Amino acid sequence: MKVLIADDTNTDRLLLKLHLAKLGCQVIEAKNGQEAVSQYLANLDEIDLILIDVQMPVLNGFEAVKAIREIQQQNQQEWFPVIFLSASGNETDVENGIMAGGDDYLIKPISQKVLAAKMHAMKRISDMRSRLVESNKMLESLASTDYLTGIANRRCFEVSLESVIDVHRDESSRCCACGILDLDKFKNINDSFGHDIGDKVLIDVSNVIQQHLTENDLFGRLGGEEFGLLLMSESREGLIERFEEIRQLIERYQFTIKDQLIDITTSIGVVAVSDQCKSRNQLLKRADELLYEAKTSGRNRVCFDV
Ligand SMILES: Nc1nc2c(ncn2[C@@H]2O[C@H](COP(=O)(O)OP(=O)(O)OP(=O)(O)O)[C@@H](O)[C@H]2O)c(=O)[nH]1
Repeated sequence: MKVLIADDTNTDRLLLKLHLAKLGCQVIEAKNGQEAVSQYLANLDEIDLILIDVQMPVLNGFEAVKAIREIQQQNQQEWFPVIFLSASGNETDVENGIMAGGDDYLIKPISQKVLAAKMHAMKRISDMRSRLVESNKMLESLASTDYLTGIANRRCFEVSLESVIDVHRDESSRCCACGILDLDKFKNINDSFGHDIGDKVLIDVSNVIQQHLTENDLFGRLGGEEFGLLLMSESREGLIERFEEIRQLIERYQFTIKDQLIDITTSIGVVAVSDQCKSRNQLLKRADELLYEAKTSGRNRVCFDV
């Protein structure tokens, strides 16, 4: 545990340092509030706890903690506990300390046992908070990822689509088109080989397509055997070429099931982002109509409106 101690009294600081060393802590020292802020800035993301005196020259403890909490918020840094250590402990001091961003307030002289117990309690809160932050990150990722293929799910694809077309509308000179890709006669694969093999094909198809895309493209599973794409190119011809390449990529890819090569093809409906078609819903609706056209006119083809 890395602890920043700020106290203008050398003996208090030394005593505290000895206690903390016995508890196995690594200590950084500051002789006043201003130094505490500087030490915090020099050790961003490394401090686990601050123990700080109230009455100090240059910047007092309350002012220093206020400044530190502001920096912490601005940089969206992990929370860490702050404990005030002061000779004066009237109700107003305690209240001011907590309002300044402190989490506890101990009256000097500090008992080693009480300090160790308080640090233990703060560590427990800090660990609990870290676990919560981790769980939230995991939930966020689960909420945006398709459970089977690991690519973006429908919700994530639609949100990203919206933000990309917003930026594109304002500042991009590049062409951009939204496509819906659907595997042809996929029910036959499930019926002939079973649902697990069907799942494997969906994973393989998404991997093959993903490897072909650039980091500026968007790709997500809209549901079932249907995928969404948003591709960029320098020209409209370039867009047609890129979607056609993806259709051919799947057509030529050798999908092997139980040592047997099977043919997989896709139908794709593609619409360019334009003044006439520029909202997420308009794009998906038009791409879906074009997909239907591709299916009814024989499958294994791309129908464009670019
Ligand atoms: N294995 C697997 N199958 C799925 C999944 N989601 C949907 N399906 C299957 O996908 C098939 C889609 O069938 P249809 O909508 O009739 O379409 P299709 O057979 O691909 O025919 P066309 O789209 O008209 O070419 C159904 O059999 C669904 O059960 C999934 O996550 N895994």
